[in-house]
Amino acid sequence: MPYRNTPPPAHPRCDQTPVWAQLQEHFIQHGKHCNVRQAIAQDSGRFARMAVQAPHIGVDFSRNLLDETTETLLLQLAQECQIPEAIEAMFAGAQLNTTEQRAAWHVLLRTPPSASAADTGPDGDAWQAMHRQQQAFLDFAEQVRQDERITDIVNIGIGGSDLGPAVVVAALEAFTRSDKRLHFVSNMDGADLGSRLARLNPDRTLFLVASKSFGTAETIANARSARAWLLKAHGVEQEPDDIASLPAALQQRVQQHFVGLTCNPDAASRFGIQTLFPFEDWVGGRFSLWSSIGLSIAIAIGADGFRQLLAGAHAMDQHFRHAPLAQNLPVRLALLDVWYRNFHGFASRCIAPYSHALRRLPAYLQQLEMESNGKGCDLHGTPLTAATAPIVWGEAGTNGQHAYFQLIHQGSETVPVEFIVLREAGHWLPHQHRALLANALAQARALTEGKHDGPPHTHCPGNRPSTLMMLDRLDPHCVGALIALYEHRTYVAGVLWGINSFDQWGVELGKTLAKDILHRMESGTLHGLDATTQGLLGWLNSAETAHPTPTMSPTHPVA
Ligand SMILES: O=P(O)(O)OC[C@H]1O[C@](O)(CO)[C@@H](O)[C@@H]1O
Repeated sequence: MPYRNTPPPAHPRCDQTPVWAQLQEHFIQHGKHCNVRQAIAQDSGRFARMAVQAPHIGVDFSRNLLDETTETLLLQLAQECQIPEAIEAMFAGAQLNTTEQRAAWHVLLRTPPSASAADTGPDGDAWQAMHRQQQAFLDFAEQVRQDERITDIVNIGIGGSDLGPAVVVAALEAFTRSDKRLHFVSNMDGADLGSRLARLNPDRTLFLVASKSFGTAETIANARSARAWLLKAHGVEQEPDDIASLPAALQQRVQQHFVGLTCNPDAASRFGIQTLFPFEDWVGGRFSLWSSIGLSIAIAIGADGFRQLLAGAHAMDQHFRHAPLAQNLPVRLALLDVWYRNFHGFASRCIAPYSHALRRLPAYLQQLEMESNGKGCDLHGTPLTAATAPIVWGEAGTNGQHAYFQLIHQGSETVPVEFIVLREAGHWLPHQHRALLANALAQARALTEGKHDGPPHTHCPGNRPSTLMMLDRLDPHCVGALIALYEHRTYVAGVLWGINSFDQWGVELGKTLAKDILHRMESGTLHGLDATTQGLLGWLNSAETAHPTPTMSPTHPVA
């Protein structure tokens, strides 16, 4: 375990490797003329040769703009960028997040208690401490599941503290064996929290305040509003600045109805929370659903279900760590990302899960991939010349077919599509599943083949790339494997681009300016503000005077 708590060895960036020029040459001569339609028609072995199998997931690469030389050169690129060493560095707990001097060690959260020393390394302490933390929140999840007084659980969090749990809870809806209603509130817009509170009973609601930092503006604003709503139901009209000055019985109310999932237990205690499930700072926000941030998942599917989710992710971790590069699914997907982004110049990728339960996956992946890899300089702070993460977007199929697929078939942009389908339906209307699968397969085929007869407005050019992922079913194992697959792909793409995938400095500027503008709105100080923002504030003031906004403050009678 040479890297524990030390920066990993510097890896060459993709565009600084010797093979990069070969890839460029090959792209100009052959790659950009790749005709998948012909390749599939002429080579009946293409599908079998280009399919990659990982735990619970098979992926068909055959509809992509790839030929054998491209694949060989891309694999050489992975070697020259030292991907095998980068994978080991992650498992060894190296400080992959170089700007914040932290590991990105989420794989440790998935390492089972029965793991061998080779999996956990000599740092048995970190591993054992993590298991104690895990056991504590899983025990609590079981208590909540059995607590008949609680009917509703509200997860208050944003970014990774919302999207991770939300995507998994939705994905495992059919698997959920709990009568609790789960709600996810993230937005600063009070309409998000307000509309839920209007339907909830404070005495029967448990709030999970999920925030690694316990300082994120949206989460703290929503948590405070929820706390005020709870206290108002008990006669407190105006909360004191210090919650510790409330009578003990009221403090106890807050303690009974709020739980903290955080790396900053002190801030959560000051908020009035007593039930705390901490986790370590080497868990990145968008990789945190495996930690106590996933408490809502554990409440939905139970502690055993959560362990199965971890086991599914661990199976993918093992694949990532041990499969040779050519068979390594996260590596192959990341190489394809580089090929499309840096050679073909495709600016976006469409995520098309043909599964209603995976409808939150595109939103989850937007954070995972774009917050991780939407970067402009490399690990040494040098501005990049090669492009990084594409725009990731999408919608559950078949809904997307009746919206933007028109553009994908005939529009001027080429958008690689990632189809995700389930072998098993997992619901009680299986005959619709066949039709759903037929649609996904048909879209993939239509993109490849196109249509070349009839009037010109009906022509589709074809040769439009797509990848199809087939997941066995939506159970915790498979969902764990799917999410871990995307996490690792994102990391490998980041290593290839030479960037830190684990920080997000780009979001800080907006946070700082929002604080400043809010302060100006409250104080009326406009000095030093740009003219456009001043003009917009003027509009807001005049509109507010003309049409005062009604305030909404739902209360619920205490049962
Ligand atoms: O869990 P926290 O600390 O509230 O952060 C929420 C989210 O905000 C971000 O830091 C971005 O602003 C994400 O990376 C993170 O998932």
